[in-house]
Amino acid sequence: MGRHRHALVAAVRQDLAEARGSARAMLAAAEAARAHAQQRRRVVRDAYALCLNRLADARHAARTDIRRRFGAETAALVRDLTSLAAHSAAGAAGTPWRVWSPTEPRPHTPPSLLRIGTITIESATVPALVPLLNAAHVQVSGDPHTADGVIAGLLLRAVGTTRPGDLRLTLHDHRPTGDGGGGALAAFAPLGVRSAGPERLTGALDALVEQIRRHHESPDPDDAAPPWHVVVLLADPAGDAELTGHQQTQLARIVRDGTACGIHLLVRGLDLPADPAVHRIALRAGTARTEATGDFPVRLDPPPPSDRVSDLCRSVADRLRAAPPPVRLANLLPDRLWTESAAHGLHAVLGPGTDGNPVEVPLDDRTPHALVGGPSGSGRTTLLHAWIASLIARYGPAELALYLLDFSGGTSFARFAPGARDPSWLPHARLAGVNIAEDREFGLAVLRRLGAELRVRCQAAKRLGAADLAQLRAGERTVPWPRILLVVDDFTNMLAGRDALADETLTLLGDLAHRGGAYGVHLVLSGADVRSATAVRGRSDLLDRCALRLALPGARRLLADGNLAAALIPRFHAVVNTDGGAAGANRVVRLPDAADRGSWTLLQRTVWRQRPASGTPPRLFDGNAVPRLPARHRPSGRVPGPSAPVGPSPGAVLGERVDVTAGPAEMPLGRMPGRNLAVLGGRADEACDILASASLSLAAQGAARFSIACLHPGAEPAAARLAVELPEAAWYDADGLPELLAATRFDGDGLPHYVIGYGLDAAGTDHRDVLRSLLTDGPERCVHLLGWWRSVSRLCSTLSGTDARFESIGAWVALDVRAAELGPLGPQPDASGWRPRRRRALYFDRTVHRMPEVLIPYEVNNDHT
Ligand SMILES: Nc1ncnc2c1ncn2[C@@H]1O[C@H](COP(=O)(O)OP(=O)(O)OP(=O)(O)O)[C@@H](O)[C@H]1O
Repeated sequence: MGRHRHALVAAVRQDLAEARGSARAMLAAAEAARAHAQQRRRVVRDAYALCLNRLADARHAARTDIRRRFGAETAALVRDLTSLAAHSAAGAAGTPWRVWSPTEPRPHTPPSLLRIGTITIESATVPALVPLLNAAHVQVSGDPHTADGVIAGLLLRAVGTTRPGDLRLTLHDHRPTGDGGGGALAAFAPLGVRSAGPERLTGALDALVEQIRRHHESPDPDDAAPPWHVVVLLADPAGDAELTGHQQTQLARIVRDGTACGIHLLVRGLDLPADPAVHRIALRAGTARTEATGDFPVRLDPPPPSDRVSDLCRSVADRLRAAPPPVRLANLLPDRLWTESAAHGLHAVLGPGTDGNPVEVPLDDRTPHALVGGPSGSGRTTLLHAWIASLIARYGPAELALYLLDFSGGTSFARFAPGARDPSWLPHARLAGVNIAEDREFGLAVLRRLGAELRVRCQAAKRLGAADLAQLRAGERTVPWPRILLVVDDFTNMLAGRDALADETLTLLGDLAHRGGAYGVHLVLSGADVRSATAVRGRSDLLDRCALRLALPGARRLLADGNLAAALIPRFHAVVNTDGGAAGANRVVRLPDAADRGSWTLLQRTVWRQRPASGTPPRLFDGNAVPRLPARHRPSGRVPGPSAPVGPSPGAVLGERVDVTAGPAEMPLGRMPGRNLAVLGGRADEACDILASASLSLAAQGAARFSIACLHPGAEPAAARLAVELPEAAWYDADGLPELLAATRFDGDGLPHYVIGYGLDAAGTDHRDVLRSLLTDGPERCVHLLGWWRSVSRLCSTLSGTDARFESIGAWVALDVRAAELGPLGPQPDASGWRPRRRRALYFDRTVHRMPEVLIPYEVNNDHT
């Protein structure tokens, strides 16, 4: 029992010892795990702390960089804004009031933006600017007292940056008891018209709408020019300024169209209709929001100091009173039109002199011709218009005939001919040439015409024993013999070049200058430098005969050496000298703005309404216009049958002649050797037009056969179109040429057969003899080849092998072919001054011409497809 108990105790002890052992082992393992976990926690914590530190560093660096970049960009932006503001609102438009004074506007500079206060960008201050003149209407809303200050500031800056008289001011206070803006705006009274009360607003708005209507009727080509009309409209901010429907309509019109006519509204207390031209300023507690400054609030400038306003307004009003009123064209014109006789000369008034008396410019036996000089922009066009205006008002169309050539690239003479917008024309004008700087041939044609007229007058004078125009008119009263005035602007361009054309032009001008004056042919030559060497080339006698000199400011070498008057006169003045420029004979004249479309149109319409029933509109030659093939040269109506009569010698119309009267250049196509035409050059559209106008005009003249041979794929559309428009045409390609030759062998019945060839240089060597055969033998059987070769050398290749070479080409038209290349074809055309250019061609027909002539290829179909 005892032993059993001991064994049991020992076993329990054993179990307990084992249990204790494993508990210890588990504890040790748990403690090891805990130590490991703690270790990991420490590592993670350290890593986290490190990460946080790094992130903080990175954030700090990024923030510093952003701040630095933001600072730099803001500074650059502020710098740009400041310099832009200084440029856009220079001088009185932008300086703060404490240093403010008026500034003279710079010529040809658009009006400035105007400062109303400042905006702050990152502690930098930039002027806040708003547009007005030439740009916007301004509506100010908010506290009326502050608004009047803003308006007064804008007005003072606008007046202070324009010339006296350039800005008209109207102030209308809509309130029944309006004080016209009271203190802030009252000081502007000397500069404008003031009105008050709702009942007067209708009249004021109607007057503005009428001003806009007149402007649209005769728009000023230079819309950006002064004068401006600023209209201040003040109403009660409470908004009880009820406008009538009519007033609202008129206001909307002014808002829409006013700025383009120089009319600008400055409004307080009224809501202007939505329009891109309206610029709104909203005031709130000393600051403002504007469309120009966006989210940046504007810190408004104080109202302008009242002494500055009154000083400036008084001085502008004084200057306006002291300055002579602007010269008006109407003041120069006689009360009654066409009362003068031109028997003894043409006398015009250009404007008032320095003494206020009219300055007369005579064209007569003593001063038969005139030179007008002045640099570009000095007012040559205006002076010529003033002169012409004065003449056409004094002398009727039977006394004066005008020929006007503008080689300057301008188009102002075009208004003398009827136009799409204005059907009136100048009854005195016989001819006007514009955009002719490249068309010296037209100038030459006019001189030839006047030379012929002068010969007729000289012969009549000889017959009658008349020594001058007065005696000629007295001796032969049945002929009107008007005085002829040839005006050439930029005449040096007409004489440009050293070639036969310039030589003949100079000779004819010299002849007109020499003998024209006595028999009523007068020259007015105008230019920037009338003595430029190439122009007169040793013919100083031409200029010497121009005893009347008109020098605009800055004119060079027009007056005698030592006569410096042209350098001293102000803008819009001219020196009139009737003694060849001698220093003692100067008179200074103030010129009206006669080229202004409004005043000119009024005068032109008046003389036009009084035109004689027999009068015809002047010929207008516009070098930029492309004439269309006239309808009479296209087949229309019934197509003549083969039995219809054939004209004795049909003529192919090739283009319009560059001549005094518009007319076609025609190539006669009779039954004679060589009656073929070669069109030469690479300009496919013009070559196709020439072939088309030739073919269509031939078809319009009578029965004929037509064959079209198209060897150039690029010309196929044009050739196909021609085939459709011709009464009947056979079509051949390159391979069909032998067949074409065979078909022409049956001709001989007298019916002409025209073979129209496109790109004939593409004919293969084995087909060239077909073309040669057609060219050589065709004309005598009434078969004529009208063909296009892309160059002279390619034509030579086609012809090589014939003995006659170019004998079979009786006429040619050259497009972009230089004169030197044409040597083998004609009589030294390089001497004629030919310069290849678009829509001009040189035409030579052996049976007609001594020298080639320039023509303008007609446009036959306007899309060249
Ligand atoms: N007497 C004047 N009064 C008011 N404005 C004038 C007067 N003369 C010229 N001007 C203005 O001056 C500008 C230039 O005038 P104009 O076109 O006559 O000069 P131009 O010498 O013919 O110039 P360009 O050779 O460049 O054509 C025009 O805008 C015109 O309206």
